[in-house]
Amino acid sequence: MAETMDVLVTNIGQLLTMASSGPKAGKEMQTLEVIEGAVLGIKDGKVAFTGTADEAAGLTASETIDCGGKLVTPGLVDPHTHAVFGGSREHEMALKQQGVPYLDILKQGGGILSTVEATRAASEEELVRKSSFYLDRMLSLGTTTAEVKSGYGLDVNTELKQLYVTKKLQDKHPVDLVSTFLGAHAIPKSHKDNSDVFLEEMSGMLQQVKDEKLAEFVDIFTETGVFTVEQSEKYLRKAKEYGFGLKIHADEIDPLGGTEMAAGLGAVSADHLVGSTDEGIRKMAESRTVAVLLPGTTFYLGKHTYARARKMIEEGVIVSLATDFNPGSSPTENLQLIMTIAALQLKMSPEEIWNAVTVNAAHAIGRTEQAGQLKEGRNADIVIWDAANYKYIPYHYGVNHVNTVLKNGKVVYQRGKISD
Ligand SMILES: O=C(O)CC1=NCN=C1
Ligand SMILES: [Zn+2]
Repeated sequence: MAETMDVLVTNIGQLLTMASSGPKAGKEMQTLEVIEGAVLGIKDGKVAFTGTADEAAGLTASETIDCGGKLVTPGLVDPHTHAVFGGSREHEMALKQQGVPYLDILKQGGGILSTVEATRAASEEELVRKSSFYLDRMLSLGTTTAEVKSGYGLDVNTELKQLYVTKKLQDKHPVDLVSTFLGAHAIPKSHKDNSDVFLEEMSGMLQQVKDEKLAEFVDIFTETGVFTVEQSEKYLRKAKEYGFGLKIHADEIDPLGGTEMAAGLGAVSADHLVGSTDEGIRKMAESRTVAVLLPGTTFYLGKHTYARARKMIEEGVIVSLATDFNPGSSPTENLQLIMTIAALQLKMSPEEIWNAVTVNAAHAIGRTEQAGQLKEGRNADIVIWDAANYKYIPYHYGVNHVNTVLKNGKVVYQRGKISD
């Protein structure tokens, strides 16, 4: 008996369902499900069928999208962005070219602190407009779910302003957003010699952030000249008591041991991890803390030492990838570019990369059951690529391979047609 769908996506050269019972750890990351010559059925915005053309024989639909043999995958998931911010930092490019270290720029009152000034000065409406533009671009690049951090306020009112901006964007933008409170992103000039007092102020916000459901995660920048491992542990323990998921910017520049501490606290993710030790990696595998790697930041800061992804995968860690989109250390919304850098610099295989930007990325932001896989009953968040196979995306870099993006089964982006 013919079953009627709303949409049938047909003539799919390769369908990557990324179907999995949960996040992929270690060598499991080498596996992914590929259906050649596939059909995908959509009903009421959800995935209702995936299979071969033969298996789809009895299906009918009011709308058909013929993919012409292209690759189809789940929408990409970006588990680490700072996409709400005022101003920009192109003026820092010259300093970077002169080899001025990131932490020196911060110490001189630039870096994050210059974005803080611009964010404090921007209205909520300006920030909504600006971030909506960045989310449009993420969508056009294939990202359908993204995490967004605060952290450019560094005072109660502006941190709340950023969180309210994210809440508004959650309501109005097609990209599904997951909010993280990163009030502990840097030490504001007003508390230059009093970081403990500042952290107390940010801890004092946790009740309101919880009550108003302004964030699901709490994050902290554990770094030389920012917050120590001890300060970070105390702050994250407090956040855990409030029921927040824990994240940490750990061992990005100096290997302070934030990785071990985060794993010890059962953090959902530890991010950056360029300086993670063998012990820290072992502990992350044990605690199933997701390693969110940000190779675009290493590239952009002109560093030559990347996070040890191969060691992490060997040790059985759940590894994911993210853009770290922010105005200073990684100004890009392009997760496809991060896939290329992961292949070349982290030596990750195409299969590991695809798990890292879908299933594992979803797990890093508490969306294991909602995003990163095309399984019956899940939101039909789909990308049709101008490519015949999944290996082509990390291989051919610096361009946008997206042809069409569907969000909840509706076309929300289509590559611009060049007129004759
Ligand atoms: O520089 C920025 O604005 C973002 C950042 N936070 C920690 N590392 C980079
Ligand atoms: Zn970051």
